Amino acid sequence: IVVPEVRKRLRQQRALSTIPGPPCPSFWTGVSTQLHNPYAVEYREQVLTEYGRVVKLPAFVGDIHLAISDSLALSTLYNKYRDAFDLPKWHSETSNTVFGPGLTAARGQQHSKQRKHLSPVFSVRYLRDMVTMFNQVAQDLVDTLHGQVSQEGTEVEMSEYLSRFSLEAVGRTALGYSFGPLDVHGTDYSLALKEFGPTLVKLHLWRPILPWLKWLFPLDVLRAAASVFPWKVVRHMQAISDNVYQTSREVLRKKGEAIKLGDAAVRQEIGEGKDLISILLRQNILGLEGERLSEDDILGQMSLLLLAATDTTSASITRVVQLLAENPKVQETLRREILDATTHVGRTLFDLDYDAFAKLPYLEAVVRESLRMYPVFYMANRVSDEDALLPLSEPITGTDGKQIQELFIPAGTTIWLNMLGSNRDPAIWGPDAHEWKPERWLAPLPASVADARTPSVFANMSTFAAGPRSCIGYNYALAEMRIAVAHLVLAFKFTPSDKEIVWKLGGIVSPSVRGSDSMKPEFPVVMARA
Ligand code: HEM
Repeated sequence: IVVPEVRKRLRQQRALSTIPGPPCPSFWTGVSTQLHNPYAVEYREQVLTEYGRVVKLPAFVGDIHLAISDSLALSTLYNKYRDAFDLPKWHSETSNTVFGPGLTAARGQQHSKQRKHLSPVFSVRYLRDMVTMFNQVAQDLVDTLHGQVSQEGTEVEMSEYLSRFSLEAVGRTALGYSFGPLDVHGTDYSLALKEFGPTLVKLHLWRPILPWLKWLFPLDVLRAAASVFPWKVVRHMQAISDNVYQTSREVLRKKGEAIKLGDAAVRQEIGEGKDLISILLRQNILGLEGERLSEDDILGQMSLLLLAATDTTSASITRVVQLLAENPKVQETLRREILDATTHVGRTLFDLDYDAFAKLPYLEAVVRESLRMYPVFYMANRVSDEDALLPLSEPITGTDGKQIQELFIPAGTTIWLNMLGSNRDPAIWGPDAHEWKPERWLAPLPASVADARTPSVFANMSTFAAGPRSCIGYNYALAEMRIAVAHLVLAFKFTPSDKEIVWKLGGIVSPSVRGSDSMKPEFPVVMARA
């Protein structure tokens, strides 16, 4: 069934062959090995920013992928072809097999239904109630680090602490669950979650066969086979999946009981009933029969939220700390702004609410500029099950010199949403688009930023994607980042360590020390008490 379809697609893709892109080193693998390996960050930065708004990326055996940052093409993809373009099936299948039916596993109508249920839970209205919890976890982080840091300066491996911070923050605010103190190794559950990203990377090349396996065998058989599979990585993934599932079930059971017992019991819980899952459960109880999420759906969301919320925010906070360490003047200006809003007026960070954090102009500028220059996802893939015609906001010149006004995308062609290209486009952000300059956010942005009409959920940037699968937790991520950075900068001075930090590609872009072959994040930095 498939072979004629693939043949048809490859034939139709010839119309895309003159689109500019990097040289193709091999007919068999295209640029796939260059683009998908832990050390591909530099290569990705080059290909996603240097070839224009549509980039041809040769893939396996003549297949063509396109990385697109053209705003009209993307808004057509998100709107007119809303139902056609989605995550590749193997992507959703992996999510479903490992963690159950969360948002990234759901497709079509089921995805829309889940988004409808979840979107209100992520509204700013509920986030306001979480600021105290974020403040508490950030203070725990500062207290934990204080014990390790001398007045003169000590090198600290920060990534471990920032991962634990993000996990604890999401544990308390999303699940109403604590993973325990930040200075200890963590529970089996937290360790299982942290192992997920690095383990998934090792399985990456095998993920596309999952839909076939699921078509051939029932899920129970596959899971049983995985637990005795002769490859340790598969057995490890199975164990992670079991661990996360069992713990999520236990947390959910306790929450359900507390809700049944009434308000007093809920207030005894860690999130005092203000965490995302408690809000979701209450909303579900009040919902109409037939529109409620099943227990499995909720369990799937819990695991997915933990995954989607921890590494992304801890890597983004790490990036801010690294940039502050490298830019002492920016760090000093930021510290002065936070002191002026707290210590200098007899207040502490616990006196600031959601809006007060968002309205510290320099803090906001630092956070926005770091997210613009260094999105944790450089690109995200979509595949359409029907042919599509995507018009371009400006024609591009093909390698044969001819102008291309629109793109015919044959069904089955992989499209990469090019977030990095859009965020660093000089025609949008100005000639200094490739520089990290928080000051750009303190003055009105160039008219070209609004004129570009970039599909975006936040600040005209593509970091949180756009369209039906945009990041549902972006306001949550921003609140957590602002609060964490404010606490850290108030308590510590950061300078770079003598170990060079390079960013590696796992599920997301994450920090590492040059020369290290570990896939776990590493971020040594010198810290002194401020
Ligand atoms: C700086 C931090 C974050 C960044 C840069 C980020 C970015 C993104 C991006 C680009 C996507 C789309 C991925 C794709 O289409 O393939 C996404 C999806 C998602 N994000 Fe985030 N994210 C962040 C933090 C969070 C947080 C804190 C949460 C939850 C509390 C969250 C929950 C989700 C979920 C559930 C999805 C899947 C949405 C769907 O499939 O409908 N993210 N995120």
